[in-house]
Amino acid sequence: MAAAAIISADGKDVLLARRPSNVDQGGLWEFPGGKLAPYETGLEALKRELHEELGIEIRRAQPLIRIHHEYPDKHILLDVWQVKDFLGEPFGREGQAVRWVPMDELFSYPFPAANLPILRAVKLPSEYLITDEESDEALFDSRLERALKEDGIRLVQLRAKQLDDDAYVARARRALELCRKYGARLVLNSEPELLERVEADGVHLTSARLMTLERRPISEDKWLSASTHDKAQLDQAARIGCDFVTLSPLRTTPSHPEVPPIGWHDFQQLVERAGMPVYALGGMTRHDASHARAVGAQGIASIRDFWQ
Ligand SMILES: Nc1nc2c([nH]c(=O)n2[C@H]2C[C@H](O)[C@@H](COP(=O)(O)OP(=O)(O)OP(=O)(O)O)O2)c(=O)[nH]1
Ligand SMILES: [Mg+2]
Repeated sequence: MAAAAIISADGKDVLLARRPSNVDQGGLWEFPGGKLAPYETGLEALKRELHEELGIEIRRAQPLIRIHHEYPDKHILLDVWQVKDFLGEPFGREGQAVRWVPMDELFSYPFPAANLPILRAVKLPSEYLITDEESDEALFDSRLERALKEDGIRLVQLRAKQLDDDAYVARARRALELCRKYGARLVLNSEPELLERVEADGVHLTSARLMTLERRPISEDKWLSASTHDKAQLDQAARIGCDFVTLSPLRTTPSHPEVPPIGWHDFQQLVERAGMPVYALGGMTRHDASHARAVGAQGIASIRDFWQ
């Protein structure tokens, strides 16, 4: 079935509808949409459904995420699109309640069980900046601020393998201040314990660390991200409840010339069953973002493209 995350013009709210009490998953909130008629594509079905249910006309839509979910009685595939450009004022044409909800309040609404990854995807941008090794702190700050200000980066992973914990924490506190100034989120590429010293938005796990964990190491109100390279690591990320992951290397990179690239074909197959937002990493630039979205990714992650 096809569903839409319809975003308000100011980018702050998402449109939810309530399912009538007499249908499957009744009384729960949903992203408007419905089943595909024979021979329809997902986008064609979505255009028809949003017209029937809300009286609006889609002008442009971007793929957001695809989710396979096993309900006790059936398997469903949710094909979710992001819609920012539409004509008309949405209203409940079938008598259903319809409501614009601020992104930060989404998690307080009751949804069908399949929807958790959609809530994550709606809140995440299509570009994920990973900071480069940098020995000069002033230069680090100015490069980060440039990326936030000029590239519009809204999600940052602080990666600094050469720093000890104290130096890392000092850098992280300054990075957090800069991120707050631009409304961006910061995740720490570190041991989860460092979140007790810096009030960042979450933690990013290396794939090695990911594979050692039996459960989610941080609370649900923080973001958990991880590096993955194959199906086993993606499965483990899903098992411990990662909010999103990077999957790499899409292409061969100068930093890891010996690692065979995944390529778009296998990447698409892996993302289709990941069940959470996935960023393509490894030789990516922002010009790859729309292709990454088209094959099911949340977008691209990069060091070099945002860190000049
Ligand atoms: N529309 C929608 N359906 C969802 C969401 N999450 C979720 O698990 N579902 C499930 C509920 C249903 O089992 C299935 C959608 O099929 P449906 O039977 O509700 O389709 P529909 O009534 O909207 O069909 P239609 O008459 O609008 O074509 O997907 C969601 O966010 N939006
Ligand atoms: Mg429907």
